[in-house]
Amino acid sequence: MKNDILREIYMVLETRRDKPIDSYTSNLMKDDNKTGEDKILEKIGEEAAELIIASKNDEHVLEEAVDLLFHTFLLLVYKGIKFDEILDEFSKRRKPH
Ligand SMILES: N=c1c2ncn([C@@H]3O[C@H](COP(=O)(O)OP(=O)(O)OP(=O)(O)O)[C@@H](O)[C@H]3O)c2ncn1[C@@H]1O[C@H](COP(=O)(O)O)[C@@H](O)[C@H]1O
Repeated sequence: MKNDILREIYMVLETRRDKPIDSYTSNLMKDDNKTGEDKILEKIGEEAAELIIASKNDEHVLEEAVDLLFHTFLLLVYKGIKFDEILDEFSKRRKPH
């Protein structure tokens, strides 16, 4: 199902964390000369800036927003937060009008 893609990607990222391979996300999460956290946070800053520019230019907004969401997911995976915790947090905030 299309709406399972986020859970699927999240599970892939958890595997990249727990069984690292030579890939973009494993390498980003790896603590080497910088902690994985710092490397991910740098990317989140970069992607946030790219989204701001994209929005002001009215181009590539979707792509840059997904880059930011993706790297935010990567931070949550690095921190050990489970996908269902994200869904539960959004559910808590639902205010049916
Ligand atoms: N959804 C994504 C995804 N979105 C963006 N990215 C990467 O995030 C980076 C985005 O940063 P930028 O846009 O800044 O592009 P850049 O290549 O860093 O270049 P610069 O702009 O920094 O110069 C790129 O390298 C993209 O490849 C992603 N990398 C991986 N995924 C998913 O995560 C899975 C695991 O990825 P790997 O561990 O790399 O196999 C993949 O199968 C995908 O499903």
